[in-house]
Amino acid sequence: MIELRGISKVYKQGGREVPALQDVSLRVEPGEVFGVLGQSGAGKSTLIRCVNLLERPTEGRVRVNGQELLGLSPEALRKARQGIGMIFQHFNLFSSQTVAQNVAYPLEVAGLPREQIRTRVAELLALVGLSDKAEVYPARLSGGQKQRVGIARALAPRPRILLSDEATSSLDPETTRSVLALLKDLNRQLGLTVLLITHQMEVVKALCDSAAVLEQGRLVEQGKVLDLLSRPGTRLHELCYPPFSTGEGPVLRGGYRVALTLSGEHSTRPILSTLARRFDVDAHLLEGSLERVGEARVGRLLFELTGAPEAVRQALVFLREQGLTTEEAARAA
Ligand SMILES: Nc1ncnc2c1ncn2[C@@H]1O[C@H](COP(=O)(O)OP(=O)(O)OP(=O)(O)O)[C@@H](O)[C@H]1O
Repeated sequence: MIELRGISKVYKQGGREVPALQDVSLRVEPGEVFGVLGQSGAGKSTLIRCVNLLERPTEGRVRVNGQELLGLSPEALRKARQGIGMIFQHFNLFSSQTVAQNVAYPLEVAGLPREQIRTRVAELLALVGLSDKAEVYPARLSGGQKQRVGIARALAPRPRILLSDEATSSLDPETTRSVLALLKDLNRQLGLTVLLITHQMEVVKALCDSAAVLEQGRLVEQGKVLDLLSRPGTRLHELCYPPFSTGEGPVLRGGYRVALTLSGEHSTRPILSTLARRFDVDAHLLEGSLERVGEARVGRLLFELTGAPEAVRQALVFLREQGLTTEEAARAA
Protein backbone atom coordinates (compact mmCIF):
# COMPACT_ATOMS: atom_id res chain seq x y z
CA MET A 1 0.00 0.00 0.00
CA ILE A 2 1.15 3.52 -0.80
CA GLU A 3 -0.30 6.54 0.92
CA LEU A 4 0.74 10.10 0.17
CA ARG A 5 -0.82 12.77 2.37
CA GLY A 6 -0.64 16.47 1.60
CA ILE A 7 2.59 16.24 -0.36
CA SER A 8 4.14 19.51 -1.54
CA LYS A 9 7.51 19.94 -3.18
CA VAL A 10 9.28 23.20 -3.88
CA TYR A 11 12.58 23.14 -5.74
CA LYS A 12 15.08 25.91 -5.11
CA GLN A 13 16.75 27.02 -8.29
CA GLY A 14 19.21 29.94 -8.34
CA GLY A 15 17.47 31.71 -5.45
CA ARG A 16 14.07 31.11 -7.07
CA GLU A 17 11.40 28.75 -5.77
CA VAL A 18 9.82 26.32 -8.24
CA PRO A 19 6.66 24.69 -6.87
CA ALA A 20 6.43 21.21 -8.42
CA LEU A 21 3.71 19.60 -6.25
CA GLN A 22 0.99 21.20 -4.17
CA ASP A 23 -0.99 19.35 -1.52
CA VAL A 24 -1.10 15.99 -3.32
CA SER A 25 -2.82 13.10 -1.56
CA LEU A 26 -3.33 9.66 -3.03
CA ARG A 27 -3.73 6.09 -1.92
CA VAL A 28 -2.76 2.98 -3.87
CA GLU A 29 -4.34 -0.21 -2.54
CA PRO A 30 -2.35 -3.45 -2.30
CA GLY A 31 -2.31 -5.35 -5.61
CA GLU A 32 -3.63 -2.37 -7.55
CA VAL A 33 -2.17 -0.78 -10.68
CA PHE A 34 -2.47 2.99 -10.26
CA GLY A 35 -1.58 5.42 -13.06
CA VAL A 36 -0.80 9.12 -12.72
CA LEU A 37 -1.38 10.97 -15.96
CA GLY A 38 -0.12 14.41 -16.73
CA GLN A 39 1.54 16.57 -19.31
CA SER A 40 5.19 17.46 -19.39
CA GLY A 41 6.11 19.56 -16.35
CA ALA A 42 2.96 18.60 -14.40
CA GLY A 43 5.10 17.10 -11.62
CA LYS A 44 4.80 13.37 -12.39
CA SER A 45 8.47 12.47 -11.93
CA THR A 46 8.67 14.50 -8.75
CA LEU A 47 5.59 12.70 -7.43
CA ILE A 48 6.83 9.17 -8.08
CA ARG A 49 10.30 9.99 -6.75
CA CYS A 50 8.70 11.17 -3.50
CA VAL A 51 7.37 7.64 -2.93
CA ASN A 52 10.82 6.12 -2.38
CA LEU A 53 12.27 9.45 -1.21
CA LEU A 54 14.65 9.83 -4.16
CA GLU A 55 13.11 13.27 -3.76
CA ARG A 56 12.18 14.53 -0.27
CA PRO A 57 8.84 16.33 -0.15
CA THR A 58 8.89 19.82 1.35
CA GLU A 59 5.67 18.97 3.21
CA GLY A 60 3.44 15.98 3.74
CA ARG A 61 3.62 12.31 4.71
CA VAL A 62 4.73 9.23 2.81
CA ARG A 63 3.54 5.85 4.01
CA VAL A 64 4.62 2.71 2.11
CA ASN A 65 4.05 -0.94 3.07
CA GLY A 66 2.70 0.24 6.40
CA GLN A 67 5.78 2.29 7.22
CA GLU A 68 6.16 6.06 7.55
CA LEU A 69 9.28 6.76 5.43
CA LEU A 70 10.10 10.33 6.42
CA GLY A 71 11.97 10.21 9.67
CA LEU A 72 13.53 6.76 9.07
CA SER A 73 17.25 6.43 9.68
CA PRO A 74 19.38 6.07 6.49
CA GLU A 75 19.82 2.36 7.26
CA ALA A 76 16.08 1.79 7.85
CA LEU A 77 15.27 3.72 4.66
CA ARG A 78 17.72 1.58 2.67
CA LYS A 79 15.90 -1.50 3.96
CA ALA A 80 12.45 -0.03 3.22
CA ARG A 81 13.56 0.74 -0.34
CA GLN A 82 14.18 -2.96 -0.95
CA GLY A 83 10.42 -3.32 -0.80
CA ILE A 84 9.99 -0.69 -3.55
CA GLY A 85 11.32 -1.55 -7.02
CA MET A 86 11.62 1.09 -9.74
CA ILE A 87 11.88 1.08 -13.53
CA PHE A 88 12.76 4.03 -15.74
CA GLN A 89 12.09 5.44 -19.20
CA HIS A 90 15.74 5.08 -20.23
CA PHE A 91 16.19 1.74 -18.45
CA ASN A 92 19.28 2.88 -16.42
CA LEU A 93 21.22 -0.35 -17.07
CA PHE A 94 24.97 -0.67 -16.54
CA SER A 95 26.31 -0.82 -20.10
CA SER A 96 29.57 -2.55 -19.12
CA GLN A 97 27.76 -5.38 -17.37
CA THR A 98 25.92 -8.33 -18.86
CA VAL A 99 22.18 -8.81 -18.47
CA ALA A 100 22.76 -11.35 -15.66
CA GLN A 101 25.17 -8.97 -13.87
CA ASN A 102 22.68 -6.11 -14.13
CA VAL A 103 19.94 -8.24 -12.59
CA ALA A 104 22.30 -9.58 -9.92
CA TYR A 105 23.37 -6.09 -8.81
CA PRO A 106 20.73 -5.39 -6.12
CA LEU A 107 21.20 -8.90 -4.74
CA GLU A 108 24.95 -8.35 -4.43
CA VAL A 109 24.32 -5.05 -2.66
CA ALA A 110 21.99 -6.91 -0.28
CA GLY A 111 24.82 -9.38 0.41
CA LEU A 112 23.15 -12.60 -0.79
CA PRO A 113 25.38 -15.68 -1.22
CA ARG A 114 26.68 -16.21 -4.78
CA GLU A 115 24.74 -19.46 -5.34
CA GLN A 116 21.44 -17.91 -4.29
CA ILE A 117 22.08 -14.96 -6.58
CA ARG A 118 22.70 -17.30 -9.53
CA THR A 119 19.45 -19.18 -8.91
CA ARG A 120 17.43 -16.00 -8.39
CA VAL A 121 18.82 -14.33 -11.55
CA ALA A 122 17.91 -17.41 -13.65
CA GLU A 123 14.42 -17.34 -12.15
CA LEU A 124 14.00 -13.62 -12.90
CA LEU A 125 15.25 -13.89 -16.48
CA ALA A 126 12.77 -16.73 -17.06
CA LEU A 127 10.02 -14.56 -15.59
CA VAL A 128 10.66 -11.77 -18.11
CA GLY A 129 11.38 -14.14 -21.04
CA LEU A 130 15.10 -13.41 -21.39
CA SER A 131 16.75 -16.67 -20.27
CA ASP A 132 18.76 -16.80 -23.51
CA LYS A 133 20.22 -13.30 -23.04
CA ALA A 134 21.98 -13.75 -19.68
CA GLU A 135 25.48 -13.21 -21.07
CA VAL A 136 24.59 -10.45 -23.55
CA TYR A 137 25.49 -6.76 -22.97
CA PRO A 138 22.66 -4.15 -22.99
CA ALA A 139 23.91 -2.54 -26.23
CA ARG A 140 22.91 -5.73 -28.08
CA LEU A 141 19.31 -5.64 -26.80
CA SER A 142 16.19 -3.99 -28.24
CA GLY A 143 14.40 -1.30 -26.17
CA GLY A 144 11.75 -3.79 -25.07
CA GLN A 145 14.39 -6.30 -23.98
CA LYS A 146 16.27 -3.59 -22.07
CA GLN A 147 13.08 -2.71 -20.20
CA ARG A 148 12.56 -6.41 -19.38
CA VAL A 149 16.03 -6.43 -17.84
CA GLY A 150 15.08 -3.29 -15.91
CA ILE A 151 11.97 -5.05 -14.64
CA ALA A 152 13.90 -8.21 -13.66
CA ARG A 153 16.45 -6.08 -11.78
CA ALA A 154 13.71 -4.09 -10.01
CA LEU A 155 12.00 -7.31 -8.91
CA ALA A 156 15.19 -9.04 -7.72
CA PRO A 157 14.78 -8.18 -4.00
CA ARG A 158 11.12 -9.33 -4.17
CA PRO A 159 9.55 -5.89 -3.65
CA ARG A 160 5.81 -5.67 -3.05
CA ILE A 161 5.67 -2.36 -4.88
CA LEU A 162 6.90 -1.39 -8.33
CA LEU A 163 7.25 2.26 -9.37
CA SER A 164 7.30 2.87 -13.10
CA ASP A 165 8.62 6.21 -14.37
CA GLU A 166 7.38 6.44 -18.00
CA ALA A 167 8.62 2.88 -18.60
CA THR A 168 7.13 2.57 -22.08
CA SER A 169 7.55 6.15 -23.30
CA SER A 170 10.52 5.43 -25.54
CA LEU A 171 9.18 2.16 -26.95
CA ASP A 172 7.29 1.60 -30.21
CA PRO A 173 3.55 0.72 -29.94
CA GLU A 174 3.97 -3.05 -30.32
CA THR A 175 6.82 -3.25 -27.81
CA THR A 176 4.81 -1.01 -25.49
CA ARG A 177 1.94 -3.52 -25.65
CA SER A 178 4.22 -6.45 -24.81
CA VAL A 179 5.84 -4.63 -21.84
CA LEU A 180 2.40 -3.61 -20.57
CA ALA A 181 1.23 -7.24 -20.86
CA LEU A 182 4.28 -8.34 -18.86
CA LEU A 183 3.57 -5.76 -16.14
CA LYS A 184 -0.06 -6.89 -15.96
CA ASP A 185 1.08 -10.52 -15.66
CA LEU A 186 3.49 -9.66 -12.86
CA ASN A 187 0.80 -7.67 -11.08
CA ARG A 188 -1.47 -10.73 -11.17
CA GLN A 189 1.09 -13.47 -10.59
CA LEU A 190 3.00 -11.77 -7.79
CA GLY A 191 0.24 -9.55 -6.41
CA LEU A 192 2.59 -6.66 -7.14
CA THR A 193 1.28 -3.16 -6.43
CA VAL A 194 2.22 -0.85 -9.30
CA LEU A 195 2.32 2.96 -9.28
CA LEU A 196 3.16 4.33 -12.70
CA ILE A 197 3.43 7.74 -14.24
CA THR A 198 2.75 8.28 -17.90
CA HIS A 199 1.53 10.72 -20.49
CA GLN A 200 0.26 7.82 -22.66
CA MET A 201 -3.51 7.25 -22.49
CA GLU A 202 -3.14 3.69 -23.83
CA VAL A 203 -1.07 2.78 -20.75
CA VAL A 204 -3.91 3.82 -18.47
CA LYS A 205 -6.54 2.01 -20.56
CA ALA A 206 -4.54 -1.22 -20.87
CA LEU A 207 -3.10 -1.54 -17.42
CA CYS A 208 -4.51 0.65 -14.68
CA ASP A 209 -7.26 -0.15 -12.19
CA SER A 210 -7.22 3.41 -10.85
CA ALA A 211 -5.84 6.68 -12.12
CA ALA A 212 -5.22 10.26 -11.15
CA VAL A 213 -4.69 13.33 -13.29
CA LEU A 214 -1.96 15.76 -12.33
CA GLU A 215 -2.04 19.34 -13.63
CA GLN A 216 0.47 21.99 -12.62
CA GLY A 217 1.44 20.11 -9.50
CA ARG A 218 -2.12 19.43 -8.32
CA LEU A 219 -4.20 16.26 -8.52
CA VAL A 220 -7.37 17.35 -10.24
CA GLU A 221 -9.08 13.95 -10.33
CA GLN A 222 -8.68 10.40 -9.10
CA GLY A 223 -10.78 7.27 -9.19
CA LYS A 224 -11.37 3.89 -10.84
CA VAL A 225 -10.39 4.03 -14.52
CA LEU A 226 -13.53 2.35 -15.81
CA ASP A 227 -15.74 4.64 -13.77
CA LEU A 228 -13.94 7.80 -14.92
CA LEU A 229 -13.95 6.70 -18.56
CA SER A 230 -17.64 5.82 -18.44
CA ARG A 231 -18.62 9.35 -17.44
CA PRO A 232 -18.36 12.09 -20.05
CA GLY A 233 -17.16 15.26 -18.38
CA THR A 234 -14.43 13.70 -16.28
CA ARG A 235 -10.89 14.85 -17.03
CA LEU A 236 -9.80 11.31 -17.90
CA HIS A 237 -12.68 10.90 -20.35
CA GLU A 238 -11.73 14.21 -21.96
CA LEU A 239 -8.08 13.20 -22.25
CA CYS A 240 -8.78 9.72 -23.61
CA TYR A 241 -11.60 10.53 -25.97
CA PRO A 242 -11.24 13.56 -28.19
CA PRO A 243 -14.56 15.15 -29.19
CA PHE A 244 -16.36 13.59 -32.15
CA SER A 245 -15.76 15.35 -35.43
CA THR A 246 -19.52 15.87 -35.63
CA GLY A 247 -19.51 18.40 -38.42
CA GLU A 248 -17.95 15.96 -40.85
CA GLY A 249 -20.53 13.17 -40.78
CA PRO A 250 -23.70 13.19 -42.87
CA VAL A 251 -26.19 15.42 -41.10
CA LEU A 252 -29.77 14.35 -41.48
CA ARG A 253 -32.35 17.12 -41.34
CA GLY A 254 -34.71 16.93 -38.42
CA GLY A 255 -32.67 14.33 -36.56
CA TYR A 256 -31.51 14.40 -32.96
CA ARG A 257 -27.80 13.96 -32.62
CA VAL A 258 -26.76 11.83 -29.65
CA ALA A 259 -23.32 10.98 -28.31
CA LEU A 260 -23.12 8.07 -25.89
CA THR A 261 -20.42 6.40 -23.87
CA LEU A 262 -21.23 2.74 -23.22
CA SER A 263 -19.55 0.64 -20.58
CA GLY A 264 -20.34 -2.32 -18.36
CA GLU A 265 -23.43 -4.24 -19.48
CA HIS A 266 -24.36 -1.47 -21.93
CA SER A 267 -21.25 -2.16 -24.00
CA THR A 268 -22.58 -5.59 -24.99
CA ARG A 269 -26.22 -4.61 -25.61
CA PRO A 270 -27.63 -3.89 -29.08
CA ILE A 271 -28.65 -0.36 -28.14
CA LEU A 272 -29.36 0.96 -31.65
CA SER A 273 -31.59 -1.92 -32.76
CA THR A 274 -33.41 -1.76 -29.40
CA LEU A 275 -34.22 1.91 -30.05
CA ALA A 276 -35.40 1.12 -33.58
CA ARG A 277 -37.65 -1.75 -32.46
CA ARG A 278 -39.17 -0.17 -29.39
CA PHE A 279 -39.75 3.37 -30.58
CA ASP A 280 -40.02 3.16 -34.34
CA VAL A 281 -37.10 5.52 -34.83
CA ASP A 282 -34.04 5.17 -37.05
CA ALA A 283 -30.53 5.52 -35.68
CA HIS A 284 -28.01 6.69 -38.25
CA LEU A 285 -24.51 5.95 -37.08
CA LEU A 286 -22.08 8.83 -37.65
CA GLU A 287 -19.04 7.76 -35.66
CA GLY A 288 -18.16 5.09 -33.16
CA SER A 289 -15.51 2.97 -31.47
CA LEU A 290 -15.37 0.05 -29.09
CA GLU A 291 -12.17 -0.69 -27.20
CA ARG A 292 -10.86 -2.71 -24.33
CA VAL A 293 -10.22 -1.00 -21.01
CA GLY A 294 -8.58 -3.62 -18.82
CA GLU A 295 -10.98 -6.56 -18.75
CA ALA A 296 -13.96 -4.42 -19.78
CA ARG A 297 -15.02 -2.59 -22.92
CA VAL A 298 -15.93 1.02 -23.47
CA GLY A 299 -17.87 2.06 -26.54
CA ARG A 300 -18.47 5.53 -27.94
CA LEU A 301 -21.24 6.21 -30.38
CA LEU A 302 -22.37 9.28 -32.23
CA PHE A 303 -25.64 8.81 -34.07
CA GLU A 304 -28.63 10.70 -35.26
CA LEU A 305 -32.17 9.70 -34.37
CA THR A 306 -34.95 10.37 -36.86
CA GLY A 307 -38.65 9.62 -36.65
CA ALA A 308 -41.85 11.17 -35.34
CA PRO A 309 -40.98 13.84 -32.72
CA GLU A 310 -42.80 11.99 -29.93
CA ALA A 311 -41.04 8.73 -30.81
CA VAL A 312 -37.64 10.48 -30.76
CA ARG A 313 -38.49 12.08 -27.41
CA GLN A 314 -39.43 8.72 -25.91
CA ALA A 315 -36.25 7.15 -27.26
CA LEU A 316 -34.21 9.87 -25.55
CA VAL A 317 -36.09 9.37 -22.28
CA PHE A 318 -35.38 5.62 -22.57
CA LEU A 319 -31.64 6.30 -22.98
CA ARG A 320 -31.70 8.51 -19.92
CA GLU A 321 -33.61 5.89 -17.91
CA GLN A 322 -30.98 3.33 -18.85
CA GLY A 323 -28.48 5.54 -17.06
CA LEU A 324 -26.79 6.48 -20.32
CA THR A 325 -25.40 9.97 -20.29
CA THR A 326 -25.94 11.76 -23.54
CA GLU A 327 -23.14 14.20 -24.10
CA GLU A 328 -25.12 16.07 -26.61
CA ALA A 329 -28.71 15.86 -27.70
CA ALA A 330 -29.34 18.68 -30.06
CA ARG A 331 -31.64 18.94 -33.00
CA ALA A 332 -29.50 18.93 -36.11
CA ALA A 333 -29.70 21.95 -38.39
N1 LIG B 1 15.74 19.29 -9.74
C1 LIG B 1 14.93 20.29 -10.07
N2 LIG B 1 15.23 21.57 -9.80
C2 LIG B 1 14.38 22.59 -10.10
N3 LIG B 1 13.19 22.42 -10.68
C3 LIG B 1 12.82 21.16 -11.00
C4 LIG B 1 13.67 20.03 -10.71
N4 LIG B 1 13.04 18.90 -11.13
C5 LIG B 1 11.85 19.31 -11.66
N5 LIG B 1 11.72 20.65 -11.58
C6 LIG B 1 10.56 21.46 -12.00
O1 LIG B 1 9.41 20.94 -11.36
C7 LIG B 1 8.30 20.90 -12.23
C8 LIG B 1 7.78 19.47 -12.36
O2 LIG B 1 8.78 18.66 -12.99
P1 LIG B 1 8.64 17.08 -13.19
O3 LIG B 1 9.89 16.61 -13.86
O4 LIG B 1 8.25 16.47 -11.92
O5 LIG B 1 7.40 17.03 -14.22
P2 LIG B 1 6.94 15.84 -15.18
O6 LIG B 1 5.46 15.86 -15.19
O7 LIG B 1 7.61 14.57 -14.77
O8 LIG B 1 7.51 16.31 -16.59
P3 LIG B 1 8.10 15.41 -17.81
O9 LIG B 1 6.94 14.55 -18.29
O10 LIG B 1 8.52 16.44 -18.81
O11 LIG B 1 9.23 14.61 -17.23
C9 LIG B 1 8.77 21.49 -13.54
O12 LIG B 1 8.44 22.86 -13.52
C10 LIG B 1 10.27 21.32 -13.49
O13 LIG B 1 10.92 22.31 -14.24
